[in-house]
Amino acid sequence: MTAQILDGRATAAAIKSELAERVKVLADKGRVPGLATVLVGDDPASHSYVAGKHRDCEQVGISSIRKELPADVSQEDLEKAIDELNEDPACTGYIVQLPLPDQIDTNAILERIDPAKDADGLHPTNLGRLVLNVNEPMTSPLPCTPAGIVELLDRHGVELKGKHVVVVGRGVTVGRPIGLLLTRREINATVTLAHTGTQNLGELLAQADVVVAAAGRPHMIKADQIKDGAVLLDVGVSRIEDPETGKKKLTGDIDPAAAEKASWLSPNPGGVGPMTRAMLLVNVVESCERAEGILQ
Ligand SMILES: Nc1nc2c(c(=O)[nH]1)N[C@@H](CN(C=O)c1ccc(C(=O)N[C@@H](CCC(=O)O)C(=O)O)cc1)CN2
Repeated sequence: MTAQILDGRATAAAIKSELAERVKVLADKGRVPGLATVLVGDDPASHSYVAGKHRDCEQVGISSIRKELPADVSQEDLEKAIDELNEDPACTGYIVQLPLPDQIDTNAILERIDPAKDADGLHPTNLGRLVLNVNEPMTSPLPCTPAGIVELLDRHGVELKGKHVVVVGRGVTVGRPIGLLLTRREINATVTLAHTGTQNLGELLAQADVVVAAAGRPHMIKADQIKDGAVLLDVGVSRIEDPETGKKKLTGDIDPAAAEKASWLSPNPGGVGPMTRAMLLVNVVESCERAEGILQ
């Protein structure tokens, strides 16, 4: 068996063209969605992700605002930037690019974002709504990577109902929130959250119908650890040296040889990353649609 590809680039492109139509409807009503990004420091990966977010906005007709702050910014100055965006009517949603430098209290920053403008779905109020609303339709933004994973599987016809999903990694953007999403009644998966302290990862992986690998450890999940026909979502990103060219390249947490045993695989790059960006745009558009009464 060779895995079929969960094509994040093509799926994200389809979502963006659907969103461009929805943005036109909003524009006809005089409402232009505006995404702001707050970027702290010089990390090249963070700069590249944020640049991608602004390109995406341009493609679908969302206006965008950039705030860049130095790596040694104080908590107070970063909070001032947050307060300005909370007050700015041109900014209908925004994100603070993570990770933030060590001197910053990240949780305090996430809590300071106006929950109505929280385009990442990471404000405690919005995460709390995900905890509380097991049955009801969600009317608040969802964390982008978990939402992107669900959308990617759904658009490829991969069913999650009744499946055992093993998530590896407990970070705030993926591992912790994804269980809340996958165990909603409309999805109805069973989720095990594994992490660096998990003693029996091998046993868990051997039982998994679906593996979400979000640990950021290159090729940690091997073919001999997974079930025949498992669905593999490769989320973690690392930069490793390509043995053929000697140059650095992006790779994921799943050993490429596992593709021979899996039924579906999201490549990395080209899988969950582009979906994360697409779902950010969905959050921005939906929050404007709610403000216009187009969406519940
Ligand atoms: N505030 C946030 N910070 C971070 C998030 C997040 O969702 N919100 N997630 C990650 C980074 N991230 C978005 O911010 C992100 C990572 C990767 C990609 C992506 O499209 N990757 C491409 C490859 C990109 C390349 O070639 O360099 C792929 O997978 O194909 C998008 C977004 C941490 N921080």
